[in-house]
Amino acid sequence: MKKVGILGGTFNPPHTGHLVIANEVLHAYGLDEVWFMPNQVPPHKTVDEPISHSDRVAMLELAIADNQHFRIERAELDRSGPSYTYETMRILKDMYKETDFHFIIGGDMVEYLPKWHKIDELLKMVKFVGVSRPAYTTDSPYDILYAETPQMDISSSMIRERVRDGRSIRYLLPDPVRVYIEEHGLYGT
Ligand SMILES: Nc1ncnc2c1ncn2[C@@H]1O[C@H](COP(=O)(O)OP(=O)(O)OP(=O)(O)O)[C@@H](O)[C@H]1O
Ligand SMILES: O=C(O)c1ccc[n+]([C@@H]2O[C@H](COP(=O)([O-])O)[C@@H](O)[C@H]2O)c1
Repeated sequence: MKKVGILGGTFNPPHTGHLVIANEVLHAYGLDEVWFMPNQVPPHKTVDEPISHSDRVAMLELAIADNQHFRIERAELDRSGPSYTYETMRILKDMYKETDFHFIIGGDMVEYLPKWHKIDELLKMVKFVGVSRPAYTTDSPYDILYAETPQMDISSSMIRERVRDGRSIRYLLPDPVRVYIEEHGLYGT
């Protein structure tokens, strides 16, 4: 059976934190691949600056281009409305019957998990793998897996704020993504 990790996210923009946790979980759990799954509409937060799906996907493509174990999963982009993970995983499990899915979440999402749509049903469908994130715990009332990863205080919102303020974002994200942000004038460059 193929073992696949899914890292769902808004990826506005993708950054080093995303790549490191995906790679750590890939190796810790002997996964064959990690699928980066950009959401259509995040279920729990509003996107403060408008950004097109095509820009988010283009940046994600650049971010994962050098890793043969990483790919993009478009299931949520092709579906309108809030991207509830329960709905998405029902579709993916139906499409990929011989696949064991591990859904990767940072500490902020571990804390938020009890509020996820149909969480009890979702827990029966996928294994969650929690990774630590500065300022969040990985304690969960649920029986989830964990992976030790280096802690990185990097977030997409921090990168957007730095761009707005004219500060450097170098090394916080892959360089081709930084160049894309600058060339396309994203986040107020
Ligand atoms: N630095 C990090 N350490 C651990 N997990 C992270 C880190 N950054 C993101 N994640 C996890 O990656 C997934 C997708 O995150 P997302 O794309 O929303 O990025 P974000 O940095 O949290 O964005 P924003 O700052 O805009 O809220 C979530 O499960 C999140 O917890
Ligand atoms: O299904 C839910 O209720 C739910 C609530 C919050 C977050 N999620 C998913 O968790 C992943 C990380 O979310 P975000 O908003 O931090 O990018 C992404 O795939 C979201 O769709 C899912």
